[in-house]
Amino acid sequence: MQVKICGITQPEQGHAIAQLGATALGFICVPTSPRYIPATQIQTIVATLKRRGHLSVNTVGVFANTRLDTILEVAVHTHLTTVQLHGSESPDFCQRLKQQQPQLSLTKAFRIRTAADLDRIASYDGAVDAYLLDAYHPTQLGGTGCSLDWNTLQDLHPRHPWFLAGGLTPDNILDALSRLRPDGIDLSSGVETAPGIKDLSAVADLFHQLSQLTPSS
Ligand SMILES: O=C(O)c1ccccc1NCC(=O)[C@H](O)[C@H](O)COP(=O)(O)O
Repeated sequence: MQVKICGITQPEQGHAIAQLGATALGFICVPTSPRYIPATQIQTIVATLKRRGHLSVNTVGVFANTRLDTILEVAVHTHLTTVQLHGSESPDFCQRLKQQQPQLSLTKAFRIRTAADLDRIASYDGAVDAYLLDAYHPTQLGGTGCSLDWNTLQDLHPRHPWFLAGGLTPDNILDALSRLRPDGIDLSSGVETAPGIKDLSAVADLFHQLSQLTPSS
């Protein structure tokens, strides 16, 4: 199970969360978000991770409706392994990004309001490497703490690996994983004391909960 903790803003918190077992750390590159950090800060966090020996943790830049050349510039300068597109980017946009930087892993996020929203996913097959399914909120793109209706995902079998996101916490994660079989999970506000400030004891609790999962559960 891949575990992405999103909205990291501090090098020491990135190190501590990687140490606890996160397989991916997300950095918000959306200027309107309270979790936004500039590329220079991402560079510092990524350098700290490398210095502390976290060589296999994925570093994910989260963008929304950003110009392609800006995404590439940030990704290259900060040595991101993955770009997550959280806006209304088209399959063609994803394809062009992938063509220009094939070694960059690409995740397309979808904000799910009704089951009909799932119909758009297949049109991105082949243009991205993974999907992330998040909750819909009328005014915020992500990090909302809102859950989507897990029932709508029960028959979801996308072509690419997928992450479940939206309102996940140490308290509801086992319930979610007893109903759904995502390839990964993504948490942000459910393990925070304030936007961008992670609650390390909540992150430790999350991994404690996950340790109770058995292959058949
Ligand atoms: O987290 C943000 O502030 C954010 C802002 C704009 C676009 C995306 C954003 N977050 C993307 C994520 O991947 C979050 O982890 C995801 O939305 C889940 O958040 P939460 O419901 O708080 O766990």
